[in-house]
Amino acid sequence: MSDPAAIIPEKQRVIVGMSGGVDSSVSALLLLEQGYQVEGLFMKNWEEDDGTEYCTAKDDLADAQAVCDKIGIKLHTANFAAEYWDNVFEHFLAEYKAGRTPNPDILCNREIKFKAFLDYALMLGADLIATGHYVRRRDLDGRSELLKGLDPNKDQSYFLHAVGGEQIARTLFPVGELEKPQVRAIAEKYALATAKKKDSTGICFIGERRFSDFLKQYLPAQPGDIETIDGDVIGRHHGLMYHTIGQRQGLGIGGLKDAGDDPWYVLSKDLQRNVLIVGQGNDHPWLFSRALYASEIYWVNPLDLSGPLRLTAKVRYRQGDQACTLHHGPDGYRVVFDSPQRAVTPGQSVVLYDGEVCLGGGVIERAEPWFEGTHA
Ligand SMILES: Nc1ncnc2c1ncn2[C@@H]1O[C@H](COP(=O)(O)OP(=O)(O)OP(=O)(O)O)[C@@H](O)[C@H]1O
Repeated sequence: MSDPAAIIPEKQRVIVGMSGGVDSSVSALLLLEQGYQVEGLFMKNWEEDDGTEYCTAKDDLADAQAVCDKIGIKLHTANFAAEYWDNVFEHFLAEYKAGRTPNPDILCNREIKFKAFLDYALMLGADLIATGHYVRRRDLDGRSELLKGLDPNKDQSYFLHAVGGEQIARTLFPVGELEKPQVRAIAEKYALATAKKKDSTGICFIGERRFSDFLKQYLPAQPGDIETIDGDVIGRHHGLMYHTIGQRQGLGIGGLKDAGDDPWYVLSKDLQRNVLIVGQGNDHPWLFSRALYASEIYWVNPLDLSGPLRLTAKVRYRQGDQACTLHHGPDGYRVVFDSPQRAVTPGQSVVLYDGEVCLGGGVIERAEPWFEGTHA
């Protein structure tokens, strides 16, 4: 008599987001090897093809198609340009306009890859979706956790922190268990068209273009003064949106009398007066914060916030884990760091971790200076 448990369950149908890059190509291949019924989906999320080298959508689609043909899976295409514009790009522009420095890739993951794409894939009859992100999923006590990717150089959990556990539960991340060189080796072994393709950089779907020129098309530049912390006007800026706290290049300051040779850095932005405040030295005390306030926090799974939590945080992608305490009170979320943090930037995201588990995160509203004397 056959053991019912040994009957092979009906193959689960997975739709992989095929970007025309090596990570999603290898993801599709691995899922086929694991016995899933696999199909691909290429999304176009940016309408304008300005014929420049920045618009790679046509080439990317051709690469995705070549890989799907090679491994014998069907490729669907979808256009989410309207959703991208309404739910990602407009917010991104509004943040820039307000003088902040947003991260559109986080919103793109939440609104496009794990919403529009996921809904579309389910409508096509998929049981699950998959992406080539370097993160892992762990199912525990009836919920799905988001874990850092095993390759510490590639971990992308920072960008996925605003995706909910319910969406994570419906997603497979085949390359999250691997290191990038292993992924390339698999692509080469199977002679995939994308094996040697460069990793994508630049903003998701908008590509790698000269950012200030790109922004200029959408937002009028508002020139203003550059001041020192003592209020001396020492130059002009072309628009606060082109500058990021902690940034050195492009200030056009130099040769000032009695100023010495130390390079100048952006210390803060006075949005009300449209003034850029600068100071000399990479370690200028104004650049350091002991704590920050965050808004719009998204938790991957609900968290018990009744007391302070000892966690780690990153205030930018590629930053090491910083020990901190999370407090939740009437003023919102406050993250207090054990050691001073450089260039904590409003508009960027703070992402919180408990070991390898990415808990979620939010947008940095403001930073508390380190030098205020409130610390020990
Ligand atoms: N145009 C697209 N269509 C479908 N899925 C996409 C598209 N762009 C990105 N994705 C999905 O999101 C994942 C992460 O995208 P990201 O832009 O970070 O690329 P990446 O890490 O360089 O991966 P890849 O090598 O697959 O391009 C991709 O692996 C893919 O699954």
